[in-house]
Amino acid sequence: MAAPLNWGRRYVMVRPDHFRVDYRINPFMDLDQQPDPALSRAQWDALVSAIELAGGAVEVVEQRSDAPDMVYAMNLGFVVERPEGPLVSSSAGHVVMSHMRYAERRMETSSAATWFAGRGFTTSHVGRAGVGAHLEAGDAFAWGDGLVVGYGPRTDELGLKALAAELGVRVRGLRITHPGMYHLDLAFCPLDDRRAIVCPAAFDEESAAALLALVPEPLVITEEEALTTFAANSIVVGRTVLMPGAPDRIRDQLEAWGFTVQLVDVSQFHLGGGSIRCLTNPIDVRLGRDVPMRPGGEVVLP
Ligand SMILES: NC(=[NH2+])NCCC[C@H](N)C(=O)O
Repeated sequence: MAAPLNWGRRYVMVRPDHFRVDYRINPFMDLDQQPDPALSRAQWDALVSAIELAGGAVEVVEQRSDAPDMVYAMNLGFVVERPEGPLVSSSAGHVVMSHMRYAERRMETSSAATWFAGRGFTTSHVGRAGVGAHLEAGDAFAWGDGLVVGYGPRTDELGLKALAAELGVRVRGLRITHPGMYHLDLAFCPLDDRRAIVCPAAFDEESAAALLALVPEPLVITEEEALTTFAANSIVVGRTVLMPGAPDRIRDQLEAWGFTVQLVDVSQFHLGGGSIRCLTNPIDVRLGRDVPMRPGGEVVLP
């Protein structure tokens, strides 16, 4: 029997007050295709409502005017609630702040760190003052006996080690090779403790096989499904899967597993190369119950 995920009800999101496409750091971004501010805001509001309707809650962070990609809140940092590892524990939890690959996004994390600290989270940084390993939280998920973390386009292999050490957990690294699926959350979406959406085309052969071996019942999607519908960039709130798009085949499988599929149009945000998961950062991820914690952690590569 599959058990529901023990996280995914509380999210941080960044209201799109300054959402633009100012530069091109992924294949979706095109400076000639600018989002419409009113429509972006309406789609974002509808996503917040859909999360709340499904039983979730959203906390809102202000967007910096100089950080047009800050709306993709998933990348601000990897948040764990009540860590029990080598970290100083705090009531709210701990955030390993991202160290973004591209300078265009690096200012986002300092504002986000201030916000998290103000809410009672402890924060730490992988890499120091603009040097050191890159880590982007859109590459990291709690899964199984630790984390699965994509590396390659954004997160460095060295970043896996830093994250494992910060949290004292096992990190299973997956090498992403597809330029269009530059974060793990574009190719992988945990649904419950046995099932996940997986797009093997994002990875090299060993990593694709390793990920499929970690998921007892994968919902395998094609490269085309991942890139055109952003189907893997979905979130699960209770038994509701909030999806930007769902080909019939994917919807049928999710419904057969007992999920309710709720489509939410966030197409304005596809112009920046992100969708529902990218816009939402779960702050209720719990490690330490089923996950063995150890000082220094451990990295496992395929
Ligand atoms: N979690 C995600 N996949 N976020 C998408 C981020 C999009 C953003 N324009 C970037 O390239 O960084």
